Amino acid sequence: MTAALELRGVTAGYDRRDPVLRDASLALAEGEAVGLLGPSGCGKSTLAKVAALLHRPYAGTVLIGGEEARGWRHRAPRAQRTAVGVVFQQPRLAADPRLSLAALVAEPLRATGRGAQAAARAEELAARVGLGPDLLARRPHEVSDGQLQRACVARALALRPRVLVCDEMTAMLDASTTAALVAVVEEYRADSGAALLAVGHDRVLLERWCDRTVDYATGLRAAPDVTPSRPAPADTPAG
Ligand SMILES: Nc1ncnc2c1ncn2[C@@H]1O[C@H](COP(=O)(O)OP(=O)(O)OP(=O)(O)O)[C@@H](O)[C@H]1O
Repeated sequence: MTAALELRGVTAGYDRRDPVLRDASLALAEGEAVGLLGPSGCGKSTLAKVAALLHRPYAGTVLIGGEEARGWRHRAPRAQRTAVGVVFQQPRLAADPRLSLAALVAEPLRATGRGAQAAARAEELAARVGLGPDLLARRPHEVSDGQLQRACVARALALRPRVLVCDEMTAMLDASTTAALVAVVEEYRADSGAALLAVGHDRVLLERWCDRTVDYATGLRAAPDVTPSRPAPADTPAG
């Protein structure tokens, strides 16, 4: 069966001589929720960025819906880039402080030529995550972390991704906002059949939320039937 998202033999990091991820493999079936657990600093966010096509690995392959990634960041083909939605731990780093929350949620729609539907769809998404019109009119510095993270989740769902990567999505949030955002993600997955990669160190949360959990230190090995990775061309810079 084709995996919704697959990393095959990925080596990645910030120094080619001392990579963070070494020959890491992980596959998510269509609709599957996988929790990736590991201690702080081990490389979970690096793996999440590679999976979301935001960080180019030194070696190995990322496949989205069975198709090999053909670029990274803005050079990724739009269909691949938009197939993966991502939510980061710190909404203030991920949100443009000049935009209203409404514009923030609508940003991916405008950026992909769906501007005509943007306002109505942003409102619908905002309602889904529990943000009313008064909050949508505010800018990031005028809302709480939890309210801003709700907007970031709505933004990640705007293009109906087939895979959602949540990198410590709830690490800064209280229990009730955590429960509300997990419920939003689960409702979206139930509607859409999307797969989820939830990254974090809260084992209790991820075991309750996900179909299975993978330990970063021991669980990123290739399945026996997975084709060995091919190294990326040596002369292409990482980043
Ligand atoms: N942009 C960067 N440049 C250089 N080194 C980095 C960069 N980002 C992360 N690192 C380093 O890579 C290693 C893995 O970091 P990463 O953020 O992937 O870990 P993590 O498991 O997500 O940690 P946490 O749970 O604390 O968020 C760390 O040693 C970190 O200092």
